[in-house]
Amino acid sequence: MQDTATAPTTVDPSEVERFAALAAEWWNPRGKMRVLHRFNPVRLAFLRERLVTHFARDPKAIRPLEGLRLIDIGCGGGLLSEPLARMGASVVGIDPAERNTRIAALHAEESGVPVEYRATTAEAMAEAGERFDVVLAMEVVEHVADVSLFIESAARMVKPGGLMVAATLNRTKRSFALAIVGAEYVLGWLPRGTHDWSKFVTPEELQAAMEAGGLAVVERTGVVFNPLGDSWRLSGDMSVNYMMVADRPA
Ligand SMILES: C[S@@+](CC[C@H](N)C(=O)[O-])C[C@H]1O[C@@H](n2cnc3c(N)ncnc32)[C@H](O)[C@@H]1O
Ligand SMILES: [Mg+2]
Repeated sequence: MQDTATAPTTVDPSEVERFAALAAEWWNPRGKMRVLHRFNPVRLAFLRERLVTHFARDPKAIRPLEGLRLIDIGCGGGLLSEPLARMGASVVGIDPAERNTRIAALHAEESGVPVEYRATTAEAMAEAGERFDVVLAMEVVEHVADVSLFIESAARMVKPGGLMVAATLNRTKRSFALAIVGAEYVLGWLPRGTHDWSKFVTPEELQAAMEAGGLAVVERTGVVFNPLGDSWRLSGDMSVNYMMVADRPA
């Protein structure tokens, strides 16, 4: 057994504290989490489409993800967990910030959507032998203390034949200009200090970590902001925001 005081962890306490302090803001579409709310249409459509295709589900079904066990790592207030549960998936949302999982659970209950929330980490879940058809790490990779351990733990939880999707920020000059200077200082979309550019992860690094975890990357796509329409869309440009899909061959 590992000594919990010295076991390696992906948790950066200052990051988790910062998100916990914002817990009341999760479901306010015009509040400090507004960027995540603006992301939601494009990433939910992407997830629905890729999951339906991968698991050969009926695209017209109301609950096409019925029977799939899904983990949303770093779920925050459950902005993704809830709609995915509505699509029929059996969702476990985890976050090391207990305030987040409490807010998330309250919101799910009020909405009448069954989601199981746990205040824990990917490494603890993986170590406990938890396995899922779908593993999500959306907008969390750039906040962890140890990317290799984080991705390795997430990958371990993917069942054979299962899928992992990650969304994060690339470490480029452009992401410094747009995601830090633009979003935090000029536009004020995000509270200052939300992101630490040095913790951003390049697609090559993310792909290598996924492959080290036994996964095969099947798709990479950029996500870009469209100022007309105040919305986001998929793009070949991965220089700032991007998503990566990988599977564990059956
Ligand atoms: C930007 S939010 C994203 C929330 C959600 N995934 C979404 O996209 O709506 C990042 C979340 O990751 C959580 N987090 C930070 N460090 C983590 C870690 N090491 N493992 C899992 N989650 C973590 C934070 O508490 C926060 O809720
Ligand atoms: Mg982020």
